[in-house]
Order: sequence, then structure tokens, then C-alpha cells
Amino acid sequence: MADLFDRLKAECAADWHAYTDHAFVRGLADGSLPEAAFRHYLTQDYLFLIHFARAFALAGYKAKTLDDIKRAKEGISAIVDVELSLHLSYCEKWGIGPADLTDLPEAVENMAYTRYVLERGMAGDLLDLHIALAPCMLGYGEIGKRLAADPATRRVGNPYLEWIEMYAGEECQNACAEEREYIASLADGIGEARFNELSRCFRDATRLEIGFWQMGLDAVRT
Ligand SMILES: Cc1ncc(C[n+]2csc(CCO)c2C)c(N)n1
Repeated sequence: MADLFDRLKAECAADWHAYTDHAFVRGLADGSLPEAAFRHYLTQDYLFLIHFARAFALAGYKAKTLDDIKRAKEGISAIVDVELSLHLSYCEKWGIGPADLTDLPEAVENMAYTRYVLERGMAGDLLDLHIALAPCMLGYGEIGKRLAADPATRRVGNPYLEWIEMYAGEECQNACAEEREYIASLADGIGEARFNELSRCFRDATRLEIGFWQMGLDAVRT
């Protein structure tokens, strides 16, 4: 049976497709993405991750149970203790040093997305916040898994293979499966009106993910 994530995706199928099969993603898969686009994406993603750590801190405040607080703590820790240091070492491989990441002007697409998530969390409850986070948390797992399983994905000489493998990897896939169950449990018993509210938020966050990829591509066009 379709779970909450399946239902949310089905409600915005065209936007979900535009996100998960964006030209940026296709460029990662066949290795054709201009490196300048990827570098721009990586530097902005550093700021993105910092705001996502704030979103998990907000999830701690919005928690209703001790389990919610533990999950919020683990979310912060996953970003602050793991993702950000991985990101820094990954950036180094791409010639982006710490100095390039501090005092970085924030792209408007990044501002729109991260502040949208925080606003949904502040105005709403823990479920609203997690639905705003879901396209990020679950979309990258879906993209990584699909690209890793696709025989058309270029493996030899693809500079983006490590990125694909990171999101296709067991750790990320397990975290996605857990998040998927968690949002379904938070939404247990909701009615149609509430689902429609969540669906709008999920769609908007998906559109903001599309904007984030596009920001990367646009960096090489201007
Ligand atoms: C624009 C953008 N969207 C999603 C992710 C992926 N992501 C960010 S935080 C997180 C949860 C793990 O702690 C995941 C899967 C990204 N890096 N950048």
C-alpha cells in the first residue's frame, strides 16, 4: 500500500520528476555537468547544510516526545558531526578550501529554500517541518539509488561517481527509510484537509529543490 511519501509524490508527480530528473542530475549521471556548476552547488550546499542543522534544532523545540527530541539531536549530529566534515573534505578535492566557504554570499535560491523550511517549522508543528524537509531527506536518497542502479550511469572517468555512491550508500538509504517511516508515523490518522496542507508544503519544497539544481546550472551560463 502507498505510504505517505508515495502519496505526497503522486500529488506533485510533474514537479517531483522535474526535481529528481533535473538536467543537473542527468549531468551527474553521465559526467557531463560542467565542473563550475558543481563547484557553485557545493559551496552553496555548505550554507544549506548549516541552515538544515538549524531546522533540526527547531525540530527539537517542536518535539512532543522524548523520541522526537532524540531524533532532532541525531539530525543535528548527522549534519554537524558527519555531513559538514565530509562536505569540507569533499570540497577540498574539488579545490574549494575553507576560505572559499566563509563569507560566501548566499544565493537567493538557497535563501528561499532554507528560510522556507524554517518558516514552515516555526509557523506549523513538527510534522509541517518534517514535510518541508522531506524532499531534501528523501529525494537525494531516491536520486542516488536510481543513478547507482541505472546501467546508463557512467562509471569510468565520471568525476561525480563518488557523489552518486554517497547517496546510494547504505548509511544514506537507511536514514531515508527511517525518515520515511517517521513522517508516516507523525501523520498517522490525519484527514484529507491536513493531507492537502502537507501536500502543498511538500510540493513547494520540491520546487525549491528544482531551483537549487537550477542555481548550479545557471552559474555557468552567466
Ligand atoms: C540542496 C540539497 N538538498 C538535499 C541535500 C541532501 N541532504 C542534506 S541534509 C540531509 C540529511 C542528512 O543529514 C540530506 C540527505 C543536500 N545536501 N542539498
